[in-house]
Amino acid sequence: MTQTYHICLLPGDGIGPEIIAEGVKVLNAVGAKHGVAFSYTEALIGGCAIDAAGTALPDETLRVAEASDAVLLAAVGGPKWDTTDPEKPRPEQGLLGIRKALGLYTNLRPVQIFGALAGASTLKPEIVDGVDLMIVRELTGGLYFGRRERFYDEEGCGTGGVAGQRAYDTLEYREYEVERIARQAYQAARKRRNKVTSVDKANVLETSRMWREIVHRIHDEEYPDVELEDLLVDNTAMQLINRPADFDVVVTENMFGDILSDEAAQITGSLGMLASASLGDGVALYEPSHGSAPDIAGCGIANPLAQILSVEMMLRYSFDMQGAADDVRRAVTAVLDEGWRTGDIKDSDTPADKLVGTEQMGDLVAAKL
Ligand SMILES: NC(=O)C1=CN([C@@H]2O[C@H](COP(=O)(O)OP(=O)(O)OC[C@H]3O[C@@H](n4cnc5c(N)ncnc54)[C@H](O)[C@@H]3O)[C@@H](O)[C@H]2O)C=CC1
Ligand SMILES: CC(C)CC(=O)C(=O)O
Ligand SMILES: [Mg+2]
Repeated sequence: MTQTYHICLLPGDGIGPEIIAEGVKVLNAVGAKHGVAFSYTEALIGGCAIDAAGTALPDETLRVAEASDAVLLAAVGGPKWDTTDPEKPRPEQGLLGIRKALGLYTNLRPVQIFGALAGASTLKPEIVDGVDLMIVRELTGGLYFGRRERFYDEEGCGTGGVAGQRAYDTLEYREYEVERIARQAYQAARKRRNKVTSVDKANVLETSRMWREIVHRIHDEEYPDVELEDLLVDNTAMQLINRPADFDVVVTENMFGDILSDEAAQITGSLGMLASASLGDGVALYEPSHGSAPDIAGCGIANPLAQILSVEMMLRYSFDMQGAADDVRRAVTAVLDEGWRTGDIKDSDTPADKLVGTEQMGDLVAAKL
């Protein structure tokens, strides 16, 4: 009997529906080749869910996700739902909510250069040559989930009486949260080049000092064979541009990882190339690292490769289909080697007849499977 996996599809907003269609196309093509079927249930998340149900993460969406074998998400958000009013729902709450509800504390963001794209990077080819790093981002703690408040301070406490608005977000981590993400990083490193760079701001933040202590303890007790270095986050931002090929595994807290991964994506040529896997102890979720790109939504020009490479990660991490995952990667590599480009990864040498849209890029990859 054919093995069937049930996928929860969350297209979301902006370019989301356009790129997820190409992810599904590739999943179906690779499944057919490997004798596996995929069935899909689509659900709402983000701005479209706010419009339809008044909340960015309807209960039904969570129910479908929890009942699936894996979740494929595209992106959420857009100007339609942008608001600074804390009382109004925001699309991003849907994404944060599903990560938390599914316990997806590890976000893997592989940053690899496809040889054919060396010229598409904004860095010099000799700097990007050989870049192959993995950002291991803590995904369910820190600032994005801490207590926050905004209020009017009549008394102007602590200011000598200057009344006005006050707001705070809190950055908090617990020991077990740092322990488990550190283990994920060391385990990833052992399968790669055996080196971990732990990124923090321990010269300023208490959470970072605790982070550093725990990362070192787990290293000394459980993974002494892995090379470990600490790097402050501001220096890391600079070194990623200066010597990106030196990094192997980079482990860091939620917001630092969010910011550094967008920066690292640009090394590969475009944010449209950066896939990710969000993993916990149950159902996993696969999502491009980029957002809903409202500036190009509906134009049919978005790069679907981050979504397609997220499908590759799904095959690897959720279904242990290494051969199928390798096939997807080979197909993407072959299409790029033939010179096909979406607008975000073209360079001055790209001929006009090699410039393709979202759907055509998906067709080209699927045709190689
Ligand atoms: N995982 C998610 O769902 C995320 C959602 N967002 C949301 O997305 C919305 C837009 O945020 P931005 O800051 O503009 O970030 P963004 O990642 O959507 O776009 C940044 C830039 O990269 C380009 N870009 C992104 N993905 C691309 C692709 N696949 N192909 C070609 N170009 C691509 C966009 O056109 C834009 O110029 C906001 O509402 C934001 O909150 C942002 C980041 C992550
Ligand atoms: C929209 C945010 C909640 C998330 C984000 O930017 C990301 O995960 O990269
Ligand atoms: Mg981000």
